[in-house]
Amino acid sequence: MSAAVELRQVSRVYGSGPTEVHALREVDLSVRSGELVAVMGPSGSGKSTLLTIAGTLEEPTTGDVVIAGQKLARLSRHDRARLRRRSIGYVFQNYNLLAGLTAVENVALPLELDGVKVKVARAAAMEVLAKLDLTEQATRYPDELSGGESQRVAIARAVVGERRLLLADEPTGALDSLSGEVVMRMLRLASHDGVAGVVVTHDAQMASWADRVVFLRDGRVVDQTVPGPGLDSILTPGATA
Ligand SMILES: Nc1ncnc2c1ncn2[C@@H]1O[C@H](COP(=O)(O)OP(=O)(O)OP(=O)(O)O)[C@@H](O)[C@H]1O
Repeated sequence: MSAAVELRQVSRVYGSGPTEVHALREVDLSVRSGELVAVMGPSGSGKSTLLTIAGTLEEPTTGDVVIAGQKLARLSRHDRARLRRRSIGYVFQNYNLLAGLTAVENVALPLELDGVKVKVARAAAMEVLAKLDLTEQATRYPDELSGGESQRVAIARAVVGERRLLLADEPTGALDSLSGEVVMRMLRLASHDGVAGVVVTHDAQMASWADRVVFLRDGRVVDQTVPGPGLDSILTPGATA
């Protein structure tokens, strides 16, 4: 079976001349369906860049991104947009919930944009919100939600529908450890349904939910490990920002 997402020798350079930054250098990374991978590394090591490139939101300077066996560079803009809308769920640091829509409307939006009937989309959204213990908050607007609730609504929006790949940038950063655990459990559950997940985190406790932890430094993958009791010892001082 092909990987859900594969980066082949991916490099990303920002700027040019004296301001040139090599955010990623020849990164190879393959994530299978049902696998949850945590990405760790110091600030500026390229974690967010890796996530946006894996999510097709940005293009590599060199190298290839392959999603479900398809080389991204070979797809038309239209096919790429459809793939992004249908198959990839994103959870960003700032949640990106639309202020004018209620929680359930935010969660249903990706399905509605994809042509799913409003009633069906809302029912699917309610189901995911219930899983995240957010039934009562469904009709609230983002400014009526706590930080943790907003985060979970963002997770719900990312997992609703037939997503094959979930990408989360520090999803637990703003949360207390208990809500962080709820979020990681949700990502874990999605992976049991065959969804591939990539999570950027600074937190070894959260990374311990993953099948594999990938360490970045200066844009390179410098280590990969299976999380376990030894994870803390790998996180040398300065390895987390
Ligand atoms: N749009 C951009 N233009 C110029 N440089 C950028 C851009 N995006 C990222 N960079 C640079 O690329 C490098 C990697 O950034 P990236 O955000 O991927 O790191 P990170 O590991 O996610 O950091 P953090 O943990 O602080 O969020 C950094 O040096 C950053 O300044």
